[in-house]
Amino acid sequence: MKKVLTIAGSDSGGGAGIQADLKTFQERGVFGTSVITAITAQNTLGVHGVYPQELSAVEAQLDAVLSDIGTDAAKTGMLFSAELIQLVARKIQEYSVPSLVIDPVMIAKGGAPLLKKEAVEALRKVLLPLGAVITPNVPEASELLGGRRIEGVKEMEEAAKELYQLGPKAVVVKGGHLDGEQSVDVLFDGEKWYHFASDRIETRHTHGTGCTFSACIAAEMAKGRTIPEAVRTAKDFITHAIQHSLEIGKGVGPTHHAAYRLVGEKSPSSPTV
Ligand SMILES: Nc1ncnc2c1ncn2[C@@H]1O[C@H](COP(=O)(O)OP(=O)(O)O)[C@@H](O)[C@H]1O
Ligand SMILES: Cc1ncc(COP(=O)(O)OP(=O)(O)O)c(N)n1
Repeated sequence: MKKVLTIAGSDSGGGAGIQADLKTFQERGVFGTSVITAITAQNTLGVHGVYPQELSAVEAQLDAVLSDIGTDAAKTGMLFSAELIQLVARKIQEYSVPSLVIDPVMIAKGGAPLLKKEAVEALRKVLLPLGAVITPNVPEASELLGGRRIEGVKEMEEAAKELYQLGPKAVVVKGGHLDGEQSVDVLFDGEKWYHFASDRIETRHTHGTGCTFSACIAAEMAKGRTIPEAVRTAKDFITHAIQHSLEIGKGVGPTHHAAYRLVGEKSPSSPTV
């Protein structure tokens, strides 16, 4: 069985972070392992506390997983500080971790910061060059490019091309935060752009979309899929999960990680333009 590691924060509410990643790995038929960088006290109403883990605790988890079990792919999520980013980057190189998907998590949908402002530079310079794929949403892509305005697909394409210059093998700029009838994600692999589009789903229950999407890409890459194939599957997977999102709690509910399996691979189409 293929193995996939998530290096991310814990979401006590179960919709995002480590919990979303492990549920996604299970659904995609890979064996999930985890390194917890921070604990959040979080529910559907927001983030109520952030507790970054000691560097030594994160290093010990990385060594435990990678020296024994190994991994066929990995993803990073919430990394919180420059120190944690540097440590994770060092270990990824030390163990030659393959197929690294980097979700440059910065701010939760409710507005809580999940990455210190001063850590953005470390993310840009130290970690992003190690990525097989990076998956910023529009606000994250904008921040990584110094506050660039991104309001449509053309600007997403330009942003993806510029982020590619930072060193990853491919960039997906996700369109969930934009308006429009369709939610379009743009992939640039250094040669061409691919568009993955779905009808925009009218729901406020979208907690954990980005985590689930990037975890699915990592799982598919572990199984040997190409980057465009992996992104296409992730787009279908997250579309089903949002379509069947769960009204759990009093606020923004999570997506339904089992929806793709339960409903099947039919319905939402993701045309590649
Ligand atoms: N309302 C929606 N309808 C359909 N797809 C969506 C919707 N919101 C987000 N997505 C999709 O979910 C994935 C995650 O995107 P996004 O929400 O922008 O990421 P993040 O959670 O990092 O902010 C992307 O594939 C995006 O197109
Ligand atoms: C612990 C943790 N990690 C990441 C996030 C952000 O997840 P995301 O998929 O971007 O979903 P939203 O928070 O934006 O709904 C998180 N909230 N917690």
